[in-house]
Amino acid sequence: MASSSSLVLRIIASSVTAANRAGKIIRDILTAGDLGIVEKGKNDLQTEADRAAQRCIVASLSRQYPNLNIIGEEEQTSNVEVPSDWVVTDCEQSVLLNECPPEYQQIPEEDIVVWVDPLDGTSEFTQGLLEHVTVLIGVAVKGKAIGGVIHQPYYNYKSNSNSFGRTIWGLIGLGVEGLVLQAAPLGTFIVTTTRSHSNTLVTSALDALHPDEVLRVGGAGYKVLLLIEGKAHAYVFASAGCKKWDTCAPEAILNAIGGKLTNLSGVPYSYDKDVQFPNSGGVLATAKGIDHDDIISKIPQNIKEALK
Ligand SMILES: Nc1ncnc2c1ncn2[C@@H]1O[C@H](COP(=O)(O)O)[C@@H](O)[C@H]1OP(=O)(O)O
Ligand SMILES: [Mg+2]
Ligand SMILES: [Mg+2]
Ligand SMILES: [Mg+2]
Repeated sequence: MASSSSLVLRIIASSVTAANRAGKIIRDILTAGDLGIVEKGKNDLQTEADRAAQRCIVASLSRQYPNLNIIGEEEQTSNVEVPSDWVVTDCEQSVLLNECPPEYQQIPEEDIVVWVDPLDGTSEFTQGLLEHVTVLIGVAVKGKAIGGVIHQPYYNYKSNSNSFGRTIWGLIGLGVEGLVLQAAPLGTFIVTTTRSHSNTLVTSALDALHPDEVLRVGGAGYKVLLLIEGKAHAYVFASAGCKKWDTCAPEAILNAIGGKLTNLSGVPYSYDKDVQFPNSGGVLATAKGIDHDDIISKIPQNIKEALK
């Protein structure tokens, strides 16, 4: 089989196209002005943009890969018709120009699970903090996050240029495309964490690490981008609030450039189709070159216990 036609690479290529389409749907809904906000739970909102973006992504991927396991954040009623112009079935050709790493060349469809967060950073989206919003599509093989797409529909939107938004994709063994990798500054320790889901446990984990600076921003996707672009050294979230669709794509992309994401005890998450959705052990993600285990050792035991 030619490497360019490996299923994993084609799914990533299709996910880039679908994420871009979803980003356009998100922008159009915000421009139209009716967000249709629903409260799913405490401090947990859903908008028409979340719902529409998910329908676009799931319909687009399942049209191309009818037997693929796709798990999305939002509940979806299958009998509602998806507008035909939301269904995109072409692959991003620049992805297919790459050689698929040998270990992923022969993966059958049933071993793959795709985790979809159609809009990460919903709280920030409703408050106009648009740079924090991402569309996340993660690809897991046998429970491991191996590839993914982070699309940022409002990247650079404050600049006067007409071309804003960007799409980052990556695959372990191949690397990451769509941004410039940068190391965070030496001699200081910058941590990024939640701005909308904080509590005493979240704060005490941060306190224990004595960071020089804390960047409180929205979304798991956006925080991992801060790590990759050298704005922060670690992402620390001592809460069970993140779910598998929040971390699958960011973890894979971070991993592809030598970073790491685990729970706060250092245990990796499984992305099998049968797993529990919550990342109940919290999230620690570290940039390339940062001593992940050293940070784990500084998280107090009572916080680790509370998150088990
Ligand atoms: N308590 C929570 N309830 C629901 N979603 C949460 C919670 N905590 C985190 N999340 C999800 O994880 C993302 C990262 O968390 P935070 O922004 O607080 O750092 C959030 O944007 C949200 O994803 P989403 O916006 O897709 O619902
Ligand atoms: Mg949500
Ligand atoms: Mg999310
Ligand atoms: Mg979401």
